Amino acid sequence: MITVRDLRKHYQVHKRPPGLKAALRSVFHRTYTEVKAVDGISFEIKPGERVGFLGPNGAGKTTTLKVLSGLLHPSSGEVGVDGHVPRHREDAFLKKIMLVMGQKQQLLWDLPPSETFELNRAIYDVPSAQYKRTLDELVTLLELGELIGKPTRQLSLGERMKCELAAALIHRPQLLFLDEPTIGLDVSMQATMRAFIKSYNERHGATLILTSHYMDDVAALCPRVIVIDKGQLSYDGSLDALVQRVRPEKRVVLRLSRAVDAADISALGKVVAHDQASAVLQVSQDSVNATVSRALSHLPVLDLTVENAPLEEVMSELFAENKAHRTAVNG
Ligand SMILES: Nc1ncnc2c1ncn2[C@@H]1O[C@H](COP(=O)(O)OP(=O)(O)OP(=O)(O)O)[C@@H](O)[C@H]1O
Repeated sequence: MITVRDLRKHYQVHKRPPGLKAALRSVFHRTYTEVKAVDGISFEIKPGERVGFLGPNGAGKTTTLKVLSGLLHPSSGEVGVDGHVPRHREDAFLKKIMLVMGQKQQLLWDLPPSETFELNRAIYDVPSAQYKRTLDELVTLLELGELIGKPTRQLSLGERMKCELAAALIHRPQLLFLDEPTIGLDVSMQATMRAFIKSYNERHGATLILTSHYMDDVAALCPRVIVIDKGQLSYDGSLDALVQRVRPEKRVVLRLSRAVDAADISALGKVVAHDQASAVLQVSQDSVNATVSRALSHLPVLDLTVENAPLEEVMSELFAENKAHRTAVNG
């Protein structure tokens, strides 16, 4: 479905020196620096896959999604999307894809979302019967109800994002690029959006690439992740395997019926957190069973769970590893 080979997108950026004099001089003698937003990445994505596209701020995620949707021309490399070259922006290609950016809106501000839906129906030439079916489905699943008749400017952020997503799906794209679709939403609205995105993928076999700084989105939606950092690929594989590689240790989470001495907790493993009513221990995979049985026999345990390290920690450890590696290589 998607093939990316040695993709590069470099920008020439005007370097503005500090100070008024130097700034005036730079009007006549411009100096440029090169920003390597994407610097030689390759990957393939099969139809129907859900892939998380992760990386720290400025890693090159949005740039890559814009190249895949044909909004930006690559500096070099090859990009193929379902047999199309995105930058040609052929009608057949545009009907297959959709880029949803959490920070940008396509809904017309003063009109109700229903008008944008109608506009998209006309732009994408969606047959009336299919439009009606799709709209009914979206209204039901996203619980849009009366929202689609209110002017967009009167909607809350969460209500607007639901309508943005609906507007993006009117033409049933087979390929969805979602750039931080849950940004700024409360936890329950995030969960609604995630559930809907997953069901859209399952019902229509749509391929999905998602960028998000909310790891709950990634854990819920993306069995596979591609991590980029400073424009370069640092991991491509299953999310589980990434967690195993970066943080193989497990967490034993204990809920306690009464306060326990710190020494009694630390006797069982590395203490990550401890208060009156709970404790979290970090232990190697081999010692999980022993830690669990000792905790149950020595401590007043109400409840016990064994978990992986939080994904946020796994990712920041990976980014820190990458940074240390770059420093070692570049000095
Ligand atoms: N039009 C542009 N001109 C110059 N530099 C740019 C331009 N667009 C992006 N960049 C730079 O390219 C790099 C990658 O930006 P990009 O928006 O792709 O990152 P990102 O991974 O999506 O980041 P974030 O998580 O913060 O959204 C950044 O250093 C950014 O400043």
